[in-house]
Amino acid sequence: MTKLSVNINKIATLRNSRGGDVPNVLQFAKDVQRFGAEGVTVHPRPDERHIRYQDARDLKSVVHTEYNIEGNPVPSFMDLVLQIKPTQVTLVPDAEDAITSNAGWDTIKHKSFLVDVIKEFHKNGIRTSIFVDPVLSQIEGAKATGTDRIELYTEGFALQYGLGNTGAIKPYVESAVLANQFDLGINAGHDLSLENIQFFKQNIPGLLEVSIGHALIAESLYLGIENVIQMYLNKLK
Ligand SMILES: CC(=O)[C@@H](O)[C@H](O)COP(=O)(O)O
Ligand SMILES: NCC(=O)COP(=O)(O)O
Repeated sequence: MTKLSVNINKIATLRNSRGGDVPNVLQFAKDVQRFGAEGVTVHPRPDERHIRYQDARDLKSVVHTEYNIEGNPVPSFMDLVLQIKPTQVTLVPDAEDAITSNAGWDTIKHKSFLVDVIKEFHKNGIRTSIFVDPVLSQIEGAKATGTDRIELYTEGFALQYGLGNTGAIKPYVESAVLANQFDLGINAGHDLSLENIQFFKQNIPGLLEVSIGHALIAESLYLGIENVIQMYLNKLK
């Protein structure tokens, strides 16, 4: 069973573009859960360009499924997560100026930092996951940090799969097999979509959770637009 956690960053991006409260991020989180999502993910960035730190705090009371907060464990992020105590924190090594996440951790180089940060989250009862590329040495390094789970960074797979290269799944399968041997839980995310999710799920043994945002929100627009146009036309009759 693989859980679907919906990343709602894009809803905050849309809201922030007008400065008001439409769409309402908390209502959206309530609704995705009502429609069956098994988790809600947010990735607050230091510039708060989409999800704001206050959104992350407010969401605590409405997320009754798995609450996953992703980000680089800089001091302000650590404080936020330790205050909220979500189900899971996913550590992502993103630079402040990155448009979106673009690499996994070097779990060997940053081992002692990750060990300390993970200990702190564990002391507070928060499950940890670390964002990694599908590279065997990095999976082994992840095991040595004490993390509960890894999140496989799937942009490379998604890009190649879209070009018809199904062989791009191979490093992900090998990484998952090793993670299973190490008893590391496996999550995955980034650019997963209706186009590629089934193939990914069918090939990755022990996939526990996927977090999906960008494509899922874009697909919701496309799949909902016909209905909304008809509703407007009816009102304009
Ligand atoms: C770690 C990951 O792949 C996602 O959290 C992704 O980075 C979403 O963040 P943005 O919405 O800022 O692109
Ligand atoms: N961890 C990945 C995530 O939350 C969503 O990534 P994306 O679907 O917006 O690329």
